[in-house]
Amino acid sequence: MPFSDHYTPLTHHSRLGDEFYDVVQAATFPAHILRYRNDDVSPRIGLDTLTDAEWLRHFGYFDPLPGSLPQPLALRYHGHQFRSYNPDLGDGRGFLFAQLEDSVDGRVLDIGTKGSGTTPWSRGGDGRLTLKGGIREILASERLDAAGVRTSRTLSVVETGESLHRGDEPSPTRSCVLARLSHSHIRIGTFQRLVANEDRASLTRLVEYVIETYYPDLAGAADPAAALYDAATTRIAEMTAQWMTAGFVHGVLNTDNINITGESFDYGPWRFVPTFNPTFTAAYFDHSGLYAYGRQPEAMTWNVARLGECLLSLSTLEKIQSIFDDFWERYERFLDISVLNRLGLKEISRKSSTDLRECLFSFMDESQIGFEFPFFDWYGGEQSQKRAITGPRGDFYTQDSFRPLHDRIMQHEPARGVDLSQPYFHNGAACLMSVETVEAIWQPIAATDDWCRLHDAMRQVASMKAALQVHRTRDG
Ligand SMILES: Nc1ncnc2c1ncn2[C@@H]1O[C@H](COP(=O)(O)OP(=O)(O)OP(=O)(O)O)[C@@H](O)[C@H]1O
Repeated sequence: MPFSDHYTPLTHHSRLGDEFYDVVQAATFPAHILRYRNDDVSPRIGLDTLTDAEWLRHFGYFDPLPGSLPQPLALRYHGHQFRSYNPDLGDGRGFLFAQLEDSVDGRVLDIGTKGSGTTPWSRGGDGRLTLKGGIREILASERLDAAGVRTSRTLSVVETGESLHRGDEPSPTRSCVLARLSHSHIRIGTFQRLVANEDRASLTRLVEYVIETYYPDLAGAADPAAALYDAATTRIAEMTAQWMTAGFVHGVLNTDNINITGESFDYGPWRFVPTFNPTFTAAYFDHSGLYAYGRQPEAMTWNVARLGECLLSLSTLEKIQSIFDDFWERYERFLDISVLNRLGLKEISRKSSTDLRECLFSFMDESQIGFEFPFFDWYGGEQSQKRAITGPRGDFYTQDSFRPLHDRIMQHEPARGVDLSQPYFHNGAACLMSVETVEAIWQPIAATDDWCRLHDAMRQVASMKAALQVHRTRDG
């Protein structure tokens, strides 16, 4: 038995019914070279005891995981892409491969793929993922997870020996297949498809399935659709706030990229902002800046409105409207909390938290200091003052524009557990994800198959995470 005691296969998907998916097969690849297995997360689902050869059987050749899905399922969905409705979406280069129980919290985790071959939803695409795309997924998901952002995790990347042609990068380029671990692969677009098809029975089924599988605390709610909308919008508001304080720009906030569990996923043209810049745009094809850093909260409000429309027929306009109307306030509340967390400060009152957040962002905007630095330099507030002012960025902190923020920081006590001998961000990790870094990781791999920099980056991410966990544990 290659699996550990923590291996608990599940088949919740079967409750959905075949209206929701198409049974598919993985492509046959010319090579299977294991490039990344995530043994930070694999123990939680009992896969850490697999040998590399066994791992490849499941995540390169896609032999089913025993007791879980017997065959891969390409999930059907629609979605708004850059605000235009597209009824021809669906898993075009991936599928739901398995469902397992998370041994840490008992929640259901889906394993989905990317680059595993064509499906009925490929629309002429090759069903493949570039190796560089796989590396970008690893970097974004693991870095965000280390920073405490709720995100999918990259479980595996296997290089598959094909030459791919892509218009947006030097071609031919190498191929891979990726496995992703996520709480649900149900998107806002999954709901939109059922509404577009006027399939009320399936919509009702979907709400039940999502509650049973991913939101069990909502079981027995008098109005399941409103309860789900309430819970999902709260999580989406929190995730959006976490992106903003992490300086993360997702790049493609279409409704098919928004998970009903409010978990960040699909890391294509993402970037981290170098400095506070609301107009910073990640995707080269986002010509109007619709999904620019500063417009992400607005984009998510728009997406949450689309989800609300989908649920209207199962609830009442009054309930759905009032939850929607609360979205912005929830988002701003999470933003305040997220800023306090990143600065290692205790809350005094809601008003002072909002003042602090506003002062911080206007200082960052005016000074154009590196995005991570104020969080790093002022972690723990007053305790850090001497170090910040005499440190390499001291000049920023003697400017007049810093005074209002300084005063607000000084009003706050450090949060419980803050320990300056362990600043939770060291500069290396903080600056890890510039575009230059991604290229610095990819170029030696492309040229000489030198993977050292990816391993170094993963070590930095792990140390950032370990330091953060020290604080989280101390904070209780
Ligand atoms: N190379 C490809 N071949 C076939 N379909 C593709 C390809 N690239 C993207 N698609 C499809 O185009 C749509 C939008 O792609 P997008 O990049 O948002 O999703 P993805 O990254 O493939 O998957 P996910 O959203 O699960 O991360 C999806 O339906 C996706 O399956």
